[in-house]
Amino acid sequence: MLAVRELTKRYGGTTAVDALTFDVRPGQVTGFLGPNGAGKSTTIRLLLGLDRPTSGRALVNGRRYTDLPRPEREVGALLDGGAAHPGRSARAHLLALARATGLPRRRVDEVLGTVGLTDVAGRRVGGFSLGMRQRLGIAAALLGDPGCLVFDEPVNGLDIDGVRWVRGLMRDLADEGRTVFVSSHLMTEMQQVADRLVVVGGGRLVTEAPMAELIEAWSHARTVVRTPDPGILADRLRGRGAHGRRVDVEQGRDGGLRVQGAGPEEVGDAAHRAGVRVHALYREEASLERAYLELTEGTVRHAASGSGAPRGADAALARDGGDGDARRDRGRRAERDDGRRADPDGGTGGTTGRDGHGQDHDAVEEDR
Ligand SMILES: Nc1ncnc2c1ncn2[C@@H]1O[C@H](COP(=O)(O)OP(=O)(O)OP(=O)(O)O)[C@@H](O)[C@H]1O
Repeated sequence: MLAVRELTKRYGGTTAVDALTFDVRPGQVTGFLGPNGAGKSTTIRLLLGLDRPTSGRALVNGRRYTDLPRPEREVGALLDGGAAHPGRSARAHLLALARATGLPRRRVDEVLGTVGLTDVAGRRVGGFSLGMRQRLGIAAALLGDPGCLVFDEPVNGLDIDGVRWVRGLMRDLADEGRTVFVSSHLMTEMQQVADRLVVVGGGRLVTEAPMAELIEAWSHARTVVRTPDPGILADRLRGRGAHGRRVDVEQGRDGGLRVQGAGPEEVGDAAHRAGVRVHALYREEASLERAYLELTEGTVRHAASGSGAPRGADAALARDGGDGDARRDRGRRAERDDGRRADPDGGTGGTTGRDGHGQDHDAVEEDR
């Protein structure tokens, strides 16, 4: 079990993680979803004791990582599949890790078998493909047979076979009763594998719910109508659904109206009665992907060079009048979203050079 409580991490003027609270439970794959810069890697680093929180707690089985007597037996992590020394063989790499953490040698052959690297275990890691390195990273994470597993963007750069294999493995690990926490910025990927989602944006929690619930809540069709008189039509449509249904209308940034609760026929008839011209009218199927993009809109951290972060959120707030907690949060996040680290890769500074257990405790320092 992993737990994050009011977790906050600031790097100078940037709040990477902002009062985040959520649980990751055993027996499930929990997806950790958010756009680039949302704070996923920072949260994971805090969980693994690779960085210190500014405030709040990140707990593994109820304790801080640094307080765990045998952390490698409780949590394993894949943070950087390419972290093994290129001159070493896969087996030598895992043997070194096993020795360093006092794990039995037999675990090395077991995990090599689990990840399908037995036949190439004697080959130098330098000659490994990305997929093989990723498997090796996962083998390292599994070495201590931990109950919790954390995978940071595990399918990045993998071909379809590799992606399927990672998905299957995560499922198996969860079915064995382990806690599986996997980060991604791709909703489509999460939809394939996660039982539950924790969505973050701008360092804050956007939503946390079982996948089935999110699909149910977000997967409904809406009607799009383009007209030169959107205000008149919106007024006619709002709150006047057939059969007592509630109709919600919001205006997109492109000027078109998005109508929830009324189909194209109903909208077309309403336009006709109002004497409003219609330039386009169609049904748009909602998807979880689009819902995710809307929820996290405006939370993406932009380059510091004056690109100005909050355009998307401002537009979204303007069009929906600021109703809804997630959208209010989105606006607040956007207001705060005024800085980022100087590192041009915008990525996970200080996460390299570690093994699969995230043992390099002093690898990261803040405010550089
Ligand atoms: N060591 C650091 N020093 C300064 N700022 C940092 C550091 N690490 C992360 N940040 C900043 O904190 C914010 C969150 O970054 P983080 O890497 O946690 O996001 P992420 O969700 O993992 O995104 P990505 O998918 O791009 O890695 C970003 O604005 C990032 O630039």
